[in-house]
Amino acid sequence: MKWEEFIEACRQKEIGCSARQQEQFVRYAQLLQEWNEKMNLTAITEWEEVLEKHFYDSLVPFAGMPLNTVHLCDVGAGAGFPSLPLKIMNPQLKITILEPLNKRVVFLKEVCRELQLDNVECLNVRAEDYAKEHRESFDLVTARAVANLRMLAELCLPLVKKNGIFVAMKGAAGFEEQVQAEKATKILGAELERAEEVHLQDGSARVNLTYRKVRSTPPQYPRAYAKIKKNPL
Ligand SMILES: C[S@@+](CC[C@H](N)C(=O)[O-])C[C@H]1O[C@@H](n2cnc3c(N)ncnc32)[C@H](O)[C@@H]1O
Repeated sequence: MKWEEFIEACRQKEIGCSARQQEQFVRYAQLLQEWNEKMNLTAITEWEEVLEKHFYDSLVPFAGMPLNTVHLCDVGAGAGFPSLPLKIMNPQLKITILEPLNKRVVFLKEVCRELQLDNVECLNVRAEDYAKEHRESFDLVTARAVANLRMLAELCLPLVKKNGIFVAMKGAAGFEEQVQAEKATKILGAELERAEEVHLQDGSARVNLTYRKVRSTPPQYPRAYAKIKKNPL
């Protein structure tokens, strides 16, 4: 996706991009390329691919969602997706990132410093451990490409406030995963609100699943990671 196509695709989704935001995206892509030479952050570093598969892909599921007064938790953000593009576009957004790989946390802090993104907390912790002290604390929890939905639901839904939202950003198998995770999401207190398929320019599909937390998550969840993995809900 070329730069003009990115701006136009965002405009079609009613996402405006100011000169300052454009500068921030350019610097973010440069940092991604520079740091990726020293550490494994992402397989996608070519500019036009970064624009489409990281930046645009991060923004699309949240188009039209009012985010400025929201506290978002991004589980397994890796190099910052989807939360940092969302922060660039919504400067008032408050973010907590949970990422178990410390070298990625160091990178995320550097991006926030360079781009002057405030109110972003980058924590070197696993979601299931963090949830012990911070249950039902977030208006919105996001996760892109982190785990199969049956496991992911148990990692993410305990963190969502009652009436809050969980957005699982999945690949082409998203609808299948959604069906397989129906029991899990119900037990954990969520109802599917929206399932949307998006096609990128190379034809690859993305499936974004939006859940609403309608009941509190029972206190026994999340279990330890080994149990979640061995016996997913
Ligand atoms: C494939 S990467 C995806 C990164 C980013 N979300 C993206 O879409 O580019 C998966 C990330 O999830 C993190 N992760 C795995 N298990 C996790 C857990 N239990 N809690 C939080 N993060 C986790 C990994 O460290 C890794 O950075």
